[in-house]
Amino acid sequence: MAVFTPVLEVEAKAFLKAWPLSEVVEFTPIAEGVQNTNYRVRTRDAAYVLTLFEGAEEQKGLPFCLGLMQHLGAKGFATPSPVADLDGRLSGALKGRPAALVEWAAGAWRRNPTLADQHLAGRTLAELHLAGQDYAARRDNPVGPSHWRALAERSATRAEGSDRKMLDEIERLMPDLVRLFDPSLLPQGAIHADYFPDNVLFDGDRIGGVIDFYYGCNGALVYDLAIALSAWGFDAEGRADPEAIKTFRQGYESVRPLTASEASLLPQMGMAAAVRFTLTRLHDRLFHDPAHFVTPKDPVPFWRRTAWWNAPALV
Ligand SMILES: Nc1ncnc2c1ncn2[C@@H]1O[C@H](COP(=O)(O)OP(=O)(O)O)[C@@H](O)[C@H]1O
Ligand SMILES: N[C@@H](CCOP(=O)(O)O)C(=O)O
Repeated sequence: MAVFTPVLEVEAKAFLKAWPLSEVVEFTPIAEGVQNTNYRVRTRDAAYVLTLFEGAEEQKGLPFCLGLMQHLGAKGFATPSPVADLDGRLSGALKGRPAALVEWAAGAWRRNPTLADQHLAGRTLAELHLAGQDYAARRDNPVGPSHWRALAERSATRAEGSDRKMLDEIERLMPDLVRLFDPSLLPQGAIHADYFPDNVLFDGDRIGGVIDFYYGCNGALVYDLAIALSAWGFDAEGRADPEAIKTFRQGYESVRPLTASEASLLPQMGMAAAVRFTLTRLHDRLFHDPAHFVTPKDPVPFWRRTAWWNAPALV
């Protein structure tokens, strides 16, 4: 479960005194998630998520990510807003970690999205990209191509058998993929960079809120689309669902049509997305710490996506 830093209710209540809240009546750990410590906080009037940020990169990126949620929320985009404390700050320190309070978004993620869900999720990603265009803050991708080599090299110190073969293949693909990230090549902007189904909450037939912006950064918009298609358009084994991919993309393009260069580089960006998540999942599995009670995600189904993205005629 995703509680890396246990917080007692009494500690949370003391911390939250700096926020303009009514009385806290419930404080419960949240089991989902793999990166940060999350608690659900209910007061007499509202519900929130209290997140303690565990990683150094995330801590550094916090002003960008919380600011982006605030920016998008102010433009009417469905994302829960971070709540400022009585001094107007969006984060404080709790148990030695930066911590933030974010509104609770209604809804639940779709484990088996219908085609209508795919279309809406695609549209919503395009809306995010448009609403983020005038967001002024900057953050380099914390798991962008410049980090891939270090992840691969560290993983290689433990990888054996099929893991090693996967790493060798990734090494072979990397030079061409890295070139796609030249910012002069493709339209850029604020991207979510982890737009997976578990980060898009549906409230009935509408989006209750897009959450977990903590990989948010600047990057190619079509890379974000490729990540999303890789997450939404494949089954648990990594087999493509062409209808889902087509429908998600149509939803996206109904709001923001791709430029010609984005459309032609989408399959390569799909390869890049597959490499990025294969690498982090492989690394996290090889360096898994059982004390954290988090089940590492399987890199293999993500790696299988490269076979689909290698066949551009199908997209
Ligand atoms: N603002 C929110 N509203 C409702 N649920 C949330 C919110 N933020 C997080 N959650 C819940 O907490 C879970 C873990 O959050 P997430 O940000 O994905 O954690 P991690 O960054 O550790 O992966 C989510 O899957 C969701 O169920
Ligand atoms: N979506 C990533 C891992 C990040 O997990 P999240 O719980 O923060 O969305 C993956 O599937 O590898």
